[in-house]
Amino acid sequence: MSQQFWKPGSEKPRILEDEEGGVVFFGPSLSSASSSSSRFGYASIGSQRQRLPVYKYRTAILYLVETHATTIIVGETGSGKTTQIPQYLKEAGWADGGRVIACTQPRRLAVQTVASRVAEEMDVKLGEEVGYAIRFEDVTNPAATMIKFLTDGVLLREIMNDPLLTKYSVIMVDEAHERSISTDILLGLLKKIQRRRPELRLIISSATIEAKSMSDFFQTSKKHRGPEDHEFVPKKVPAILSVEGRGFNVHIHYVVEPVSDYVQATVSTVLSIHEQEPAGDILVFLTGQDDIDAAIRLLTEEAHASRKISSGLIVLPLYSSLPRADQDLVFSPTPRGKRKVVISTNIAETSLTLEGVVYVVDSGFSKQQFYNPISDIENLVVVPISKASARQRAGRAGRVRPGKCYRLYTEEYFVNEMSSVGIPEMQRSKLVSCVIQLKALGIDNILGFDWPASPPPEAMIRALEVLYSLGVLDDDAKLTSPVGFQAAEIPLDPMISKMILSSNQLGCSDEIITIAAVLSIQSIWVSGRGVQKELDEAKLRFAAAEGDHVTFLNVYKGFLQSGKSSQWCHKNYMNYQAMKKVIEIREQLRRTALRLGIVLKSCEGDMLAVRKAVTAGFFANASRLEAFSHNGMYKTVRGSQEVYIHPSSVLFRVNPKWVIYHSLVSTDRQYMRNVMTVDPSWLTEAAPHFFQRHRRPDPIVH
Ligand SMILES: Nc1ncnc2c1ncn2[C@@H]1O[C@H](COP(=O)(O)OP(=O)(O)OP(=O)(O)O)[C@@H](O)[C@H]1O
Repeated sequence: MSQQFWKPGSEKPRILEDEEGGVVFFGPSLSSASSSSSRFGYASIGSQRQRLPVYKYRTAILYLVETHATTIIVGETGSGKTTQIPQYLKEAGWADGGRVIACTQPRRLAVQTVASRVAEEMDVKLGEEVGYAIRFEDVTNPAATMIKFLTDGVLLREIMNDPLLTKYSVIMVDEAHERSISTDILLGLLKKIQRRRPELRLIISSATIEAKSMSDFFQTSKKHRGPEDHEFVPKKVPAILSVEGRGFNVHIHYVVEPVSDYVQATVSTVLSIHEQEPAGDILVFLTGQDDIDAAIRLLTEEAHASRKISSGLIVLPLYSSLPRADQDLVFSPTPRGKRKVVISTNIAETSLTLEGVVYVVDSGFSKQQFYNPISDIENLVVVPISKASARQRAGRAGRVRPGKCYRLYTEEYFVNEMSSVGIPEMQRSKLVSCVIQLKALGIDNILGFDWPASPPPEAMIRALEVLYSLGVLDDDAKLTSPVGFQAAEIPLDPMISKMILSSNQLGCSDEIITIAAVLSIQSIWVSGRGVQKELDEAKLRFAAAEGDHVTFLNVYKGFLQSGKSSQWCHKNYMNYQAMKKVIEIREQLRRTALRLGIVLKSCEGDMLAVRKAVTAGFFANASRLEAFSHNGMYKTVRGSQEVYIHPSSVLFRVNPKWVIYHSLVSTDRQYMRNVMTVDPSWLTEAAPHFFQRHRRPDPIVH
């Protein structure tokens, strides 16, 4: 590594929440751990478990859980919280008598990988004593599962059927620092449940959580119902335990000067590591699929240009919309003499162990959703990460042997400018899905709910308004029957759920679930960089005058007719991975629809039915072309915002008078993505109240 480019961090041991930064070693310098690293790979799983820092705290953890209703555990990344604590609890009898120990994670991938690891450590078959549940996938055996890993979203859904979560004896909310909306709702509900079930134990754990504020949250109680019929009352004041130490050192390196292009800097860093550093896989953190695709292209080109290095590299992407089989590749062993480079979004930031990873390259950025309730616009923007994220990212190295982390920002920036923690998702998101879930859980006074961080009231009001206009809530803000209850059952954005429910009446559910599946992924086309003309020509082959939604149906049909061929995708500038994912999601949606009594029915080419079903869900995203607009300017019906059709849409430059869109993205302007033409009379038909309060569309325009 060139010393002009890289600077090692100032040398001092890392301590918990070390605000001055300067991180070099995470935890005390454990020379014994480092020196034993070569033997680590050959040690039995039992002795590996005993070597983890959390092992020394086993008795303390069990004592605190026994005596306190809530225990907050802060321990370094890799100290063994996620994989070990559920096992300690099981060994201590918390899963006896048919009870279950739950451990939640914010991300699906983490749930699956941690569950497999724990099953391996316990030498049991995954899905039996140790199981997992993620959206659309339940790998548990109700008669046998003692330890269950699940996303916090899935646990929330379980509360709908079992409001007191009676089967669980202990619930561990892991990676609580991420503060996803689901984690926040879960924390508020668990606090409520605890009042009714004093025997329930909670563990809140993370490497980077603010333990004091979490403890304050669990300590302050609005009302307390006494647990008179229980002999032993656990302490209500949460216990805080700090697990010191970690297995292996991670050396942090910073850039000397800020970098101007983090994708290019990532590629150069990966190539330098590959040329100059000993064996070991590399994990790179970028922001999203577009960045990742660009980095992979650059890396492949540059590695090929320098032929001596290209042979040893295996470059793999990792993001949530990647099909399962391709995500699994990331976990497969690296062939001898090769080096794997995994280029990921923050999906790999927490809880994941990629065994071969020795080097981490951290771009310092991630993509986050930001919602403005005044304009009602939600944007996915690239933002600098927090120190908590930076530490989690560095923690992906050094899990099974010492590692290095290359941060593409300066040490000065890390210490003085990077914020300590991120903004909770609840405070920067659209809350439509959150509100419908709370309503389904019987929480009527949403503003008065005990939140770890209150959501902005404007965002709540906006959400209530949308749900009311979708016919999901009634005048008393209660779920309607059957639409409201059914929409709450579908684990998707309520606008999509409403579209699916309407398609049942309109006889086009088969087409609509295809559209819903395509809308769930970022893009089915390859990124246009460098191939824009060819991409536009390919799109024209499928383009429908009605817009993108009907175009998706043409694409899907073509893909099926090709026998789901990758060559066909390549020829048509379509992203093969994305198309495989569409098939996967579509199948999951088909099963969900069936559960709700929706049997798939095709409208056999009647696109009017399809468009009316889309309108039934997305009427609130209607826009009208401004009269005399020469540059394609539209105004949204809801907020009179200036918006334009995104260049990726087949309706770009066509500019029909009335359109509805799926989402907005903001670059130099606000662009509507996935756009469809509508007849304005369908809008008032779909939501008369909504258009009375907003802008009444013109009479029918053909
Ligand atoms: N799939 C795996 N393969 C090999 N080793 C693993 C695997 N999963 C976990 N380990 C080992 O167990 C250690 C502890 O992992 P665990 O996930 O329990 O830590 P943690 O404290 O929860 O970390 P984090 O906060 O980063 O999730 C890892 O550092 C690694 O040594």
